[in-house]
Amino acid sequence: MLELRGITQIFGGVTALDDVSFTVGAGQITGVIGPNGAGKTTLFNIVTGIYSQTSGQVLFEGRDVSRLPAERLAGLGMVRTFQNVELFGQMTVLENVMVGLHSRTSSGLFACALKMPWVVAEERRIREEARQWLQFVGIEELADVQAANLPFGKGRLLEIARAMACKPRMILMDEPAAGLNSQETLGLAALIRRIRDAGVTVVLVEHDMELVMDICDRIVVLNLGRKLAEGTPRDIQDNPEVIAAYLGDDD
Ligand SMILES: Nc1ncnc2c1ncn2[C@@H]1O[C@H](COP(=O)(O)OP(=O)(O)OP(=O)(O)O)[C@@H](O)[C@H]1O
Repeated sequence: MLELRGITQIFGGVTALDDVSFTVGAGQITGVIGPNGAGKTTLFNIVTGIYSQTSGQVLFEGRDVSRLPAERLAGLGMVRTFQNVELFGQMTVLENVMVGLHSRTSSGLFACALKMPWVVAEERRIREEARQWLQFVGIEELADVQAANLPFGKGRLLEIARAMACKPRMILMDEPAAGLNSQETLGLAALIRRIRDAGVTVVLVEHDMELVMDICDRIVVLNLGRKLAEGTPRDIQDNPEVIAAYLGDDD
């Protein structure tokens, strides 16, 4: 589904990533982990079109997407969420999801301005679909709340609902558990499994080791810009090189 071939990223004199290659299988939850400074964020930003790598290729469903910007990737079925939740604060929770759906609708500007019957019907359909995504992530009762007033954990769920409304084939999550309490993290774990079970491939960069070991089908470990190991959670937990890398981390 996603293939990274020899990704190298050099910032000035710093080699943030050095010849990193791995593949992400369709329908799986893949976790990318590693000690501080391992290169996780850099890798994420390359895959999601924010950085352009120094060398190497990113293939999504067999197509080279190495230099495509984020909006083009969304059109191809790859979406992301951010560590610092990014919402439209002045809009309601429901409207935040509707924005994602509007970008996929067909009505022209004049038809919208004149409120033609098919536009009204489409608006109703979008509203209904947005509600279903709120239900999917478990915050439908907050539909009419202004997004700026949401507690942080609920905002993260809204961001996921909005990303899912784009009907992606792959969703990449940047530290989805950051800032969540243990109860919210448990809910997140269940939600990520539901996303996978709905047929969407999930890739996450995450510091919460318990969550990663619990939900991931496969894990890729980075250390000092290189791929140190990959395998099932069991393989990774038992890998002496991984243990040594984490013990050496003063996090
Ligand atoms: N824009 C940049 N300019 C220069 N150096 C950078 C830049 N971004 C990252 N680096 C360096 O690249 C290396 C990898 O950083 P990166 O943020 O990708 O690691 P990380 O695994 O996400 O770390 P953390 O877990 O602390 O978020 C670090 O040495 C970092 O200082």
